Amino acid sequence: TRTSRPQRILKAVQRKATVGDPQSVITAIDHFCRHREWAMNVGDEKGSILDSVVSEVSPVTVLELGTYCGYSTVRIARLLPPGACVITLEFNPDYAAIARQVIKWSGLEDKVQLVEGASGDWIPWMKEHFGVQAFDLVFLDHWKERYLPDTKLLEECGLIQKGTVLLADNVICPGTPDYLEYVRNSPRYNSHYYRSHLEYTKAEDGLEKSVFLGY
Ligand SMILES: O=C(NCCO)c1cc(-c2ccc(F)cc2)cc(O)c1O
Ligand SMILES: [Mg+2]
Repeated sequence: TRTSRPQRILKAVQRKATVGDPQSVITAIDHFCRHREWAMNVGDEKGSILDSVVSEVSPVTVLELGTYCGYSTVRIARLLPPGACVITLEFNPDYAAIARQVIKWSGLEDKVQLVEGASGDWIPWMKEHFGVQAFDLVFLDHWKERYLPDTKLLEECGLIQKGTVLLADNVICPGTPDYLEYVRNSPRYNSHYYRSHLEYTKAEDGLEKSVFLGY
C-alpha cells in the first residue's frame, strides 16, 4: 500500500479531529483503529486506566518510552497542569514524524518533548540534557524486551526515586515476562496489575503499575 499505517492514522486525525482539541484527536484515532484498521495505540479501554493513574499521580515530569503515533502522549499531556511536561522517546523516525503532527494537531506541543533515538542511548543523558531530577511517572510502551534493561538503567541513573510510578503497557500481550517478574518480586517496588484487553480486541492484556519504594 502506498501510505503507511501511521500516515493513514494521521489522515484520520486531520479529517475527523478539531485542531487544538485533544479529546477529538483521541476519539478520531480510536474510531479509525476500531472500525477501519487495528493499530498498536494503548487504546480507549487501557487508555482510561492510564488517565486514572496520571490523574492520581499528577506528575510534573513524565517519561514515555515508545511514542508510536502520539496517541498516549496526547492522552497524558492533556491531563498535565501548566508547567508539567512529558518527554517521549521514539526509535522509529517514521513514527516520530507522524507523532509530531498528531501532537501538534492536538495543540499540546508546549507540554511535549519528542526525542528521536534509542532509549538506552538517551536515558543516561536525561539529567544533563533536560535538567530532569527524577521522573514522577514513566509509561513503558516501547520494545517489550527493553522494559527491564531500561528500568534498571533508569534506576542506575537516579531517574527513579522514592514515589516514582512505573506504568507498563502490554504486560500480557505481547508480554513482558522478565519485567513483570522483576517488579513483582523486588522488595523495592509495590506492584498492581490492572486487567484489561489488548487495544480494540477481546484478547486479555493489562497494565502493571509499580511504585518505587526507595532504597
Ligand atoms: O510493539 C509494540 N510497541 C512498541 C512499538 O515500537 C506493541 C505491540 C502490540 C501488539 C502487536 C501485535 C500483536 F499481535 C499484539 C500486540 C501492542 C502494543 O500495545 C504495543 O505497544
Ligand atoms: Mg502498547
